[in-house]
Amino acid sequence: MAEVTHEQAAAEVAELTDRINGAREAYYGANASLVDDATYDGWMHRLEELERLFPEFAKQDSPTQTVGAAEETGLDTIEHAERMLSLDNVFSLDELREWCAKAEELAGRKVRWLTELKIDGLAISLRYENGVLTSAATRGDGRVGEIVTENALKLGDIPERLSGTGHPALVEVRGEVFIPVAAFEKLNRLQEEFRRRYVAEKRAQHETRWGDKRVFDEEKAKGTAGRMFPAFANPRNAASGGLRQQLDKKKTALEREASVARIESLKLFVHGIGAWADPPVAAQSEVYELLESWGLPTSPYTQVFDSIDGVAGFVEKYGAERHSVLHELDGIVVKVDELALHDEMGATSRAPRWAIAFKYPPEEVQTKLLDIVVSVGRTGRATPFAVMEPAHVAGSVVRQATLHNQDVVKAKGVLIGDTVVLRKAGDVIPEVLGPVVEKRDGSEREFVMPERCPECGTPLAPAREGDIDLRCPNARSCPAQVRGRVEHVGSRGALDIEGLGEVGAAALTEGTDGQSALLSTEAGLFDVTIEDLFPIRVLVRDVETGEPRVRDDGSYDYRTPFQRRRKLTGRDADAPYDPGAETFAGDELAVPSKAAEELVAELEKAKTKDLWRMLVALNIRNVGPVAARALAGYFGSLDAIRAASVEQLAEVEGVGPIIAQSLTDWFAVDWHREIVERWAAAGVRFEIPGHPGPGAAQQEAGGVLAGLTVVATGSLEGFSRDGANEAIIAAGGKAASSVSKKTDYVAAGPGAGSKLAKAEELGIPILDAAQFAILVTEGPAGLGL
Ligand SMILES: NC(=O)c1ccc[n+]([C@@H]2O[C@H](COP(=O)([O-])OP(=O)(O)OC[C@H]3O[C@@H](n4cnc5c(N)ncnc54)[C@H](O)[C@@H]3O)[C@@H](O)[C@H]2O)c1
Ligand SMILES: [Zn+2]
Repeated sequence: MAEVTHEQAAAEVAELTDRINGAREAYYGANASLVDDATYDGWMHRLEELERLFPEFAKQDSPTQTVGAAEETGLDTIEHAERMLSLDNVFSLDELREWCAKAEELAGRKVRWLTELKIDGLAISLRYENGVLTSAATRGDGRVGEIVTENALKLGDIPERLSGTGHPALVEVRGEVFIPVAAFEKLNRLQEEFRRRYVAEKRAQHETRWGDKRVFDEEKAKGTAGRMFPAFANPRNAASGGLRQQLDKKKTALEREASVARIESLKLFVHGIGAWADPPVAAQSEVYELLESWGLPTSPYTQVFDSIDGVAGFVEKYGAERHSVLHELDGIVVKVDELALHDEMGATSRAPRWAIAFKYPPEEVQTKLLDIVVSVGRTGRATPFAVMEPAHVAGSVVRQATLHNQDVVKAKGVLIGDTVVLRKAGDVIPEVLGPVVEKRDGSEREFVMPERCPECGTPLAPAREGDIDLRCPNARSCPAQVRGRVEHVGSRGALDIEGLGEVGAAALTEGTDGQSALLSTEAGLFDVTIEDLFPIRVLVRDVETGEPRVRDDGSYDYRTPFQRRRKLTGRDADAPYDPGAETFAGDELAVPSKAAEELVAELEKAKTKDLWRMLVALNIRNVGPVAARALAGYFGSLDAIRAASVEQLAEVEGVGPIIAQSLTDWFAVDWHREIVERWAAAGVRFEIPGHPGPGAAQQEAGGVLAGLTVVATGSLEGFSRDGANEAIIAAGGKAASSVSKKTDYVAAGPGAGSKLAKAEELGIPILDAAQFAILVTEGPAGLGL
């Protein structure tokens, strides 16, 4: 730590103490998080550090010496028979190993470890006297908690009377009340339903009272509904509020229903005991067995280890699998299993010395919502997204998150300038959960959906009446849509063109000042030459803001992605790019970059890719790879598809009326047909060579595999994955994706897995690639079957 003077430390301790106490009050009192947990933990950590360096500041009432906060919600309180403690934290595996080693040193021998998942809920103490529940209480400040017995009993997980035998005169069973992840999602859907019902109720009341004489103020009713039945931002605070809510009679029937639903979503896992003088067991893990036998729910994730390595393995395992756990994970709790050591090691005023909490890097952080910007995608959909101060979350830096549409912005209740809670879980797309309302200062402003497309200025409109999403109708030449479509052509599910990703597509379609875009639509894509690419300039943008970078002289900064500089040596035998220029040895010359050569070569290669890929690349609404494969396999050429009626298209298995209509609508547009014509003129192949023509494959007795079902699995030499299925269909057979009793043949190559095993189990004939090739050309007879 940097040198800190006594004076500076005094000020920092006072400041941290203030902040922590403020956050605690909100967290434990109002079930609200003023800062994210990682920040809070950071403050605590720093305070501990300062108090270690300057012991004179370590006051008895410091947050480092106390637990939770006294809760003042008007609920009755009870004094715990034994104090409820917190846990000390470590934030890395090294720190955890160090802590374990120290504990073994303290114990004077190897220790048996109990590892548990740290449940992100709220602590509860269940007081049983001779097996009967006398109270359920929150932790409070560790000495005195709030009584929540009535609500606790509604959980269903908390027995009023323990089963089994051997109940002590007094025991406080400690556990965690939480909302399972799945129940949390359901709860938020329910809240939405309650909001809807509230508005409907108000409307009905209004109509009874006023008829048509007054207009019903729907926006106002929606606002009230939002306050009464808000979307919950996180399961911990929803659980805490749920257990502590007061079901008084003043509430409306709807509010009571919502309260009960919230309580019913709560669950309990027990993880400790208090005030039990002489438990008849020797280990914490045995305590759990005993509690379980009394009908109390314990966590299924607990494990015992003989070594610190085992503990570290557990921590790593759940680091990778934290999203498969049924509840939110607040880290790992590592406990010494032997109870004798608990007494020996004791506790500080705040936490036991025989247990520690390991914290994973945070998945939820708070950050500033700088702006809400609207982007237009390839289909013209205008999507508002959040631009945030860069935040480190779940191991990556997040700056943006989609907000889907203007109604979602409203439902989330976020204002520009708000502090927001941002979540990114594992590989999941980052999401803005909601605002931290407590942190508003009045400078925040509401987001207004623009009326015009931010890229081309065309007025936005819903595609169909009643649609929430707004679109830019200028499909042909809106730069955002062209860019999106060109990127889509290059994407993996379409023509899979290396170099035609987001950056490549932007380079081809973005005009910079003084230079118009190379492509104004995708029609010219396959005409692109190295000479076209060579002069392209791309604006250099700031990574943080996305704004174009300006040079010192005030001009924009450009990149030329399709050029590189080459120094000429001697008499350059290779003709340099610009043959007209006089060049000398030692001159630097701009020549086409590798990227330019590669892109042109890739485009050339793409021209003869599978027909279904061409179909996907055309950006026809609703036509994705699955429908495209079905269409390609059935019709064999784009001309045949274009000539087919809606009815004929819809008859194809896997197509249906909606896709059929999309296709017909698409071909009805002039500039769409122009794309096909120009691509074809550039050499794009829109057919499957040798295909027998529309429907041939599906005609009865039309092929050597008529009436037969074949499954192709693994890599079959001479066939691509789709190629194998197309060959089956072309031969009049049915290409199935799973093996069943109805399967006639299974063609299996290297990499075949469970399908092969299933075929063996069912005794279905298994063919290799060579036999499969015979099967699809000559039928079973060719194999002597
Ligand atoms: N964001 C905020 O403003 C804010 C404010 C206060 C606290 N917090 C967060 O709340 C926590 C505060 O710590 P704390 O003092 O409540 O203690 P803690 O959560 O760090 O540890 C103690 C608690 O862990 C719980 N727990 C869960 N699973 C357990 C298990 N398997 N075994 C034993 N105990 C288990 C127990 O209820 C116990 O009371 C931290 O995660 C902190 O980030 C956040
Ligand atoms: Zn537009």
